[in-house]
Amino acid sequence: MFKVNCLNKIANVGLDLFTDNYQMVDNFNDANAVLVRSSSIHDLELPHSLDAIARAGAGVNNIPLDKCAERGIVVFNTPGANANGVKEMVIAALIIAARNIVGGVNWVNSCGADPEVAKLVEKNKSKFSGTEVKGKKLGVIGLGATGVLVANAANKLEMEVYGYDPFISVDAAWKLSKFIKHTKALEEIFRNCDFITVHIPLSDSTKGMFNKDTFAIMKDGVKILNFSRDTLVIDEDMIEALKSGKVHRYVTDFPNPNVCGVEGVITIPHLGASTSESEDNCAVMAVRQIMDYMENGNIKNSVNFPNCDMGICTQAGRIAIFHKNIPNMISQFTATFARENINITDMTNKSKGQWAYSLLDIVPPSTDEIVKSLRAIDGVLKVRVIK
Ligand SMILES: NC(=O)c1ccc[n+]([C@@H]2O[C@H](COP(=O)([O-])OP(=O)(O)OC[C@H]3O[C@@H](n4cnc5c(N)ncnc54)[C@H](O)[C@@H]3O)[C@@H](O)[C@H]2O)c1
Ligand SMILES: O=C(O)[C@H](O)COP(=O)(O)O
Repeated sequence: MFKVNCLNKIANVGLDLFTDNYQMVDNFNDANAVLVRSSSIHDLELPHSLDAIARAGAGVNNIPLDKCAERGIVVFNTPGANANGVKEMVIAALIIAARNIVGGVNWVNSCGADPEVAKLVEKNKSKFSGTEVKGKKLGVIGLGATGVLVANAANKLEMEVYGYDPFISVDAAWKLSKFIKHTKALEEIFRNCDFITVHIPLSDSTKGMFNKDTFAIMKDGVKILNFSRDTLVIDEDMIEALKSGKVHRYVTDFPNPNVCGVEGVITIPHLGASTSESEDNCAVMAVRQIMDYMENGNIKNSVNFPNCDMGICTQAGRIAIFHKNIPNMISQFTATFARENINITDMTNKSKGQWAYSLLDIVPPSTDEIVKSLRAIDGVLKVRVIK
């Protein structure tokens, strides 16, 4: 029986996939597997029982990835599962950055039930006029699951779209419309675009990408959309840029005390992925990945361990070994099984950065003694007996 804890509300269509072999538990400390959206796990003590964390969504900056890797805890996310939800929100954001819809609506609401409201509107509406997006230059930073959809959709709105992603995947490149202009330097986006939208993960290298130096080279009156993470932007610099007119509007999905209520900032309560479709997609993908890992040891869409797929185990035993990606590990594993006259019928070894994962089908199955010997090998992080 595997124990599963949800740190956020996860769509039922996903949770319903769990069979009788799974039990939902309220306590994080009892869990073998955890499902999470944006709740932070950084300050939680990771229980010894924990084998896997699935982020039902894209960003994993709320999860201590290295700490998990060192403990052999696999962290999954659900690439692309909420990208359409975000794309549609970004298109709305483009329009509300171009047209003063938010200002206009707030003003009309402030008029209350004034019997003269219709006349007032006609008299004052010129205060809320805007521009169209057609023909304007849009820079898309990050051409992954979301960025590609945004770029293609903006192209259909007849915007001139520039894309920047030095690490673009082959899959994403195939999906990108041929009309998107390939930009090789981020500076080109900053210098030339009327609208800039950012779709990259938050990391040490991307944090603070929008700062006083980058604002300085942007066009006056640029509109910036942030549906990625708040700390990609230095708030103080953004506020200065808004005051000076360098930035006309900043639409962000990440309200924080620095930017809420600031003139020119439109804050949305992190709604990019909050559609029933995206929530369902993420939940189903996260649960399927957890189940395949818990039952078979297969890893798909992990952000801290390599992908590995040996299908369903039909042999007497299957064992998973998490270890450092260093020489002479496999020979020690096989020697351990050979000493006990155990036959290896299938095996896979994969690595990702400094970490590696070996999955072995064996006949007969492992014993506690063998597991103890494997755990004692220098460089082994964790051993999981799957069967
Ligand atoms: N607002 C929301 O509700 C919401 C929803 C989904 C994702 N997000 C955020 O958006 C981010 C992107 O989501 P996604 O699904 O497109 O992820 P993704 O992994 O599919 O794409 C990210 C892309 O960014 C590129 N990239 C990385 N570093 C870069 C850099 N320095 N410059 C340019 N490109 C760079 C990668 O090569 C990749 O193609 C997530 O990490 C998450 O933080 C927010
Ligand atoms: O990274 C993501 O997938 C988004 O920021 C969505 O987060 P949420 O699942 O908490 O809405």
